Amino acid sequence: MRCFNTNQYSSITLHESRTDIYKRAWNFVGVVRCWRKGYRGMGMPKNPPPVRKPTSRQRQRTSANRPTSRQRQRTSAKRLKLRTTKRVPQCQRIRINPAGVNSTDLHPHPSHPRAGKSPSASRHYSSILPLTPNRSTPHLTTSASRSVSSVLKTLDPSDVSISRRPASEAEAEAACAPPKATILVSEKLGEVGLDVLRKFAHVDCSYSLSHEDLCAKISTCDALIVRSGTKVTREVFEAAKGRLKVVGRAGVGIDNVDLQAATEFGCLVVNAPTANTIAAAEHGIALMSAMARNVAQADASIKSEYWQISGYGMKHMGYYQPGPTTSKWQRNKYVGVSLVGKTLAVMGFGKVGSEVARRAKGLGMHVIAHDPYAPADRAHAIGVDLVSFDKAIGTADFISLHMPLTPTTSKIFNDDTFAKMKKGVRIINVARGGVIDEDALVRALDSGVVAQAALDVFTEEPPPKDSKLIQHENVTVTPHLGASTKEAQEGVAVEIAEAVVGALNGELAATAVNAPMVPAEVLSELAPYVTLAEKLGKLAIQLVAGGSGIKSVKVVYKSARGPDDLDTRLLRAMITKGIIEPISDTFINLVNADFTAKQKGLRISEERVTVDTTPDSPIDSIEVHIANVESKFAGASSESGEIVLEGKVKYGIPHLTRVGSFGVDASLEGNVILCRQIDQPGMIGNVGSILGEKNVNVNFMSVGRTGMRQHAIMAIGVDEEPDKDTLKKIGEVPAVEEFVFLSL
Ligand SMILES: NC(=O)c1ccc[n+]([C@@H]2O[C@H](COP(=O)([O-])OP(=O)(O)OC[C@H]3O[C@@H](n4cnc5c(N)ncnc54)[C@H](O)[C@@H]3O)[C@@H](O)[C@H]2O)c1
Ligand SMILES: O=C(O)[C@H](O)COP(=O)(O)O
Repeated sequence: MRCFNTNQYSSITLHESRTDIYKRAWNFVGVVRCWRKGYRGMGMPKNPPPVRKPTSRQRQRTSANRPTSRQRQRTSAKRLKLRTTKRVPQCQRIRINPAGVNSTDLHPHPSHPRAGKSPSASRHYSSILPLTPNRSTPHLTTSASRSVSSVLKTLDPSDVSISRRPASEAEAEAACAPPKATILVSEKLGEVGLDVLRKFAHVDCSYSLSHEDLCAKISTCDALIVRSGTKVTREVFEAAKGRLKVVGRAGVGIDNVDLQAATEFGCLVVNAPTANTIAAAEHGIALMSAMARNVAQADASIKSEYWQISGYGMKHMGYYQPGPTTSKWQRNKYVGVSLVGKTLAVMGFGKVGSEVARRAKGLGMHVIAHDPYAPADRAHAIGVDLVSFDKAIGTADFISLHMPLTPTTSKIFNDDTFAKMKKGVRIINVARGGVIDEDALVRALDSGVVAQAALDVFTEEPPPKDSKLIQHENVTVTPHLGASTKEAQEGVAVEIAEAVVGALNGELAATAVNAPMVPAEVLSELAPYVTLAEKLGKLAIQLVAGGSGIKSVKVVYKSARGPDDLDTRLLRAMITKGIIEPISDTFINLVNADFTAKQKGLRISEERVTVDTTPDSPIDSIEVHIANVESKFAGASSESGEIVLEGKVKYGIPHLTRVGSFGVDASLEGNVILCRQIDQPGMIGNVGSILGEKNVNVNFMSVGRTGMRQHAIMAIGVDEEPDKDTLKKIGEVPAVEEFVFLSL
């Protein structure tokens, strides 16, 4: 009748995530100069070189050479053909190995429920199970991954259309393979990361999509990877029509992603928070040094003179008018200030802030920091004092910004705060433009309160052409280059690719932004309880008459462990899922469970009871109590009138162990029939034979009673759903007082 599969819940394997930190190459001056060309800033050539207009003949020739739209089409078709031809060997490889992974990856583990199933069975299961894990990415290998896949949104085969029947064995194998996800990459991502993605999914790199194009495309994508340039708004989530499962931010700042909307739509957001830390810190130091020594301004000044000269003097044309080459050799104008001995205030002592602090200490600066959430001992460890906001900005010679853009930090540097700064302060911003009121900064620069600013980030990117801030001669700018080193971009690409692939496989990402991060070992341990929690929720809601009107649910966890040793967020999410999903069309996962419950006016409270059992297993039992509702099965109501169900995990299998006041023991592997009856001989045989006659397989049966020959509840686990007639016959057994069929 039953089989215990103790192997099913084996431990998880995680590859170590790649968080190697790279040193960065610095090409600062060239960038500053290049970007400044677009703005009429200080140091730009006043007399740009004359541009000779083409003659009408030349114009004719040029337009004659221009290909017609027909020609352009033909050329791109040709290019496409060329590309296709070049790819032939790759296509062949893909046919043999359709998932783009080792062929062994196509075969599920023998303990996997999909093992040995037909393609259709495989398709059926894959909506709740993860795709076959890809070996090149970190993954939870067994049940932990499987359980979590039902907590997160994973690939649904209905998202993938199968267009033709397999003709050969290879094609049949291809048809058995898990469906491939589609991942849209909307901004430049490092090749190494793309390689990781391509092994797992169809990757669509569309780097110049308008917002409208993005909205039009997104409903065909399972994941979206962005950097800071793509605005992932509510409109995008709406346009995704439920298909988008993960948004990966290839970087730290997630202020361009509408997290509230993502959460409401059950879409996981992950970021790559570590790989660009050093690059950003180095850029902060680069900007500070360059600003202090007027590197960018001096460079632009000298070059402007040379550009002017080259405009007049074209040596190759035979004439050259040498200009006053030394007039912009302005050694007195660009005298800078020293860093050594100066006070630097690091605003936001997180990953980047602390690396900036460490480097500034090395330059001989006195470093203070302000961060309401940073632990003082971490600051002390690198010789930094944590101080109040006012003290930091009031005493610093240099202020470097490293806090995220949030409603609290938006325009935190404004007229009022600039007024509190030391006159002649210098500001560096490699965090987010929005933390500064840019108009106020221009005023502070004009008045001399702020001597100089070095900015990598802006409220609007790119800033408007007439931006006074960009044009200000005391401002040094770069076009959001903090994370732009080869090394950081490689690291970020791998970090985000692994997180996105992992999430699509149903794993809980360590860098989840809008979902609780549950460590892998906790997850592995909780896996069978996750299943139990969802099943208890599902059973409980079916016992509520009319299936609605629930206002509150109490969950009681009995455990030998202390409250700090038991993370119940996953379990709560799964109970919520079990309760809400059967009565609404809302898809619930770990991301949106709490939000959806709140939105539906459902209060889920939790209680922990310490029991004297072995702390080896995290939980002894889970109880679900639903008060103030009518039960369609009176036997499920406790003396206090609440519907009460209790479950336990036995040998890795979830069991129903209490219904109302009756102790039972039914494995929750199939559906359940509950019968309340007068305790008397022959009941099990009676009901069993009714089910047997209709070929309904019983996988478990247990009876709990209040006392001998009194009332009893029979819990029967059945593999199939009995038809109406069969259920009616059970109800007609004379000693049966009531019964209910509960599907799982
Ligand atoms: N220019 C770039 O290319 C670039 C590159 C990397 C990071 N960044 C940006 O730099 C910022 C910091 O990145 P990180 O990786 O260090 O993040 P982080 O989360 O490690 O650090 C941010 C710190 O700011 C603190 N903070 C929050 N609110 C604050 C407030 N009101 N006042 C002071 N501190 C506050 C937090 O406690 C945290 O310690 C982010 O905005 C990120 O987007 C920019
Ligand atoms: O928040 C970040 O990680 C940085 O601002 C980098 O942004 P980018 O990926 O657009 O360079």
